[in-house]
Amino acid sequence: MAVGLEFFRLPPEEKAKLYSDEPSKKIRLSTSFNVRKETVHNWRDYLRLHCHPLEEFVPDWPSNPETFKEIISTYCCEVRLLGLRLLGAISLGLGLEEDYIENVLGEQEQHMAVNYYPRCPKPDLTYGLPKHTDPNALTILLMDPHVSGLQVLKDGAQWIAVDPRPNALVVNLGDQLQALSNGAYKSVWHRAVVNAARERLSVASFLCPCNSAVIGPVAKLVGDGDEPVYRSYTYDEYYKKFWSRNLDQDHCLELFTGQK
Ligand SMILES: O=C(O)CCC(=O)C(=O)O
Ligand SMILES: [Fe+2]
Repeated sequence: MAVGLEFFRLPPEEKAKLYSDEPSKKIRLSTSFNVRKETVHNWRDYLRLHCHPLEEFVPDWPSNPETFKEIISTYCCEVRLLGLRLLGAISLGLGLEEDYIENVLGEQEQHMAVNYYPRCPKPDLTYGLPKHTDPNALTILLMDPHVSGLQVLKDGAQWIAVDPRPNALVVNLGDQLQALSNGAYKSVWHRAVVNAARERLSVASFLCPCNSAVIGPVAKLVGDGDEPVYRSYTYDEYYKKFWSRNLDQDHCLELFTGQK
C-alpha cells in the first residue's frame, strides 16, 4: 500500500515516462479505464504490471520508489500461492479434482493494477471505476485500510459497500469461473466510488488463464440433457473482446452464451 502511494506521489514528469493507453502493454500507467474506447472518463489513475514469471517482468518495473520492486515482488509471490489454493478449494467445492481448474487454466498469467483514486470535488458525477465484472478467473484485492470505495451488486438490485477490514483481502470471482462452472458461480458486478475528502488506493491481483486455455462449462457441471450455458472459447478471444468494449456495458460473458 505505502509503496503504491509513494509511486503516485512522484512528480508527474517522472510518472509520464510510463504512460500508455495501449491495453496490451505489459507495464503501463494509465487513467480511467480504456481511454481509447470510452466517451466518459473515470476518476482513476492506475499502474498495470505483468507479474508472472517475475524474473521476466521485474526488470521493467519502476525503480522509483527504490523499494518498489522488492516489496511488490514479495507480495506477488504470496498472493499467487493464495490464489492457487483458492482455485483448489473452488474445484473441490464444485465436486471436481483439486487441481482441475488449475489444469484447465494452464500456466496462468498474473497481472496487477495499482489503482489510485484522487480526492474528487464532485463525487456524485463520476466513478473511480464504473460497474464491471473482472474478465479473468480470480481477483484478490488489497484495499486501503482507511477509505471505503468498493461496492458489489447484490441480487442484481442493491449496491452494498465492502468496507475495508484490518488485514483482510477481498476475493472476487471473475468471468472465467462463471463460465467453467456453467453459471453456478457468479462473476460479481462491482464498482469503485470516489469521495471528496480522501484519496484512496487499491491493489488488484488478477490470476488470468493462459491465452491458449480453452474455457467452457465443465461437462460434469452441465445437467443431464441440458445444453451448456456458454460455448467454449480461448481466453485470448475473450480478453480481446473485453478490451474492445467500454466498461459500462452488459456482462461480456453474455456474448459467449449458447452457440453464439
Ligand atoms: O478499487 C477497488 O476496490 C476495485 C478495483 C477493481 O475492481 C479492479 O481493479 O478491477
Ligand atoms: Fe474489478
